Amino acid sequence: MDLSKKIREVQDFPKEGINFKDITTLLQDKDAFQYMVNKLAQELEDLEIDIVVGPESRGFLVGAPVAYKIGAGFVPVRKPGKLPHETMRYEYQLEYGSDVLEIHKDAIQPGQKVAILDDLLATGGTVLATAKLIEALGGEVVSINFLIELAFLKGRDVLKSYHVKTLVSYDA
Ligand SMILES: O=P(O)(O)OC[C@H]1O[C@H](OP(=O)(O)OP(=O)(O)O)[C@H](O)[C@@H]1O
Ligand SMILES: Nc1ncnc2[nH]cnc12
Repeated sequence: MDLSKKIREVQDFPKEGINFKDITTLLQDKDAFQYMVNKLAQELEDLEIDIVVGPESRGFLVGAPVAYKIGAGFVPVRKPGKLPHETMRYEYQLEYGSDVLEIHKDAIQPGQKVAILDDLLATGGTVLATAKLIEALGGEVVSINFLIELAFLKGRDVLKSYHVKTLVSYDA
């Protein structure tokens, strides 16, 4: 199946100049959703993943079903102030200003094998911050998998020390 045909492109959302990749059209299509989950799960076969981590919020939509499929646990990484128990936080720089992500301190045990799943790789900042949180807790990031890669933003360069795979890549 060509998953790129299931992803809607919305021009100038959320601001002018952005060509937004809308995955709701893929998720609402039962065959495409199942195909995407199976494909992402296949890429994690044989890696003995203990935990799938998904960053808020679209990472939940992709990560949780893949975790279920491969028999792993699921851990959310959230925007600040959303997780109720003790958290570890990581602040990272955006083009203007900074952003923060948090994880529960007891979500990952030292030595656990972790895969990060998200819908889309743009600059790579979100997933790099996610990887840093996992590593700070002693987890090993063995794979980072996305549905979509915006290759022209070169997020892969930021993630060059990790094993990164994507299903659909856009060159512009
Ligand atoms: O590679 P990056 O430049 O970090 O960008 C990619 C991230 O941006 C989007 O999430 P967003 O922060 O828009 O949140 P959402 O999933 O709640 O819409 C997307 O789901 C990725 O997580
Ligand atoms: N072009 C884009 N489409 C959807 N989500 C995004 N997150 C960052 N850039 C995006």
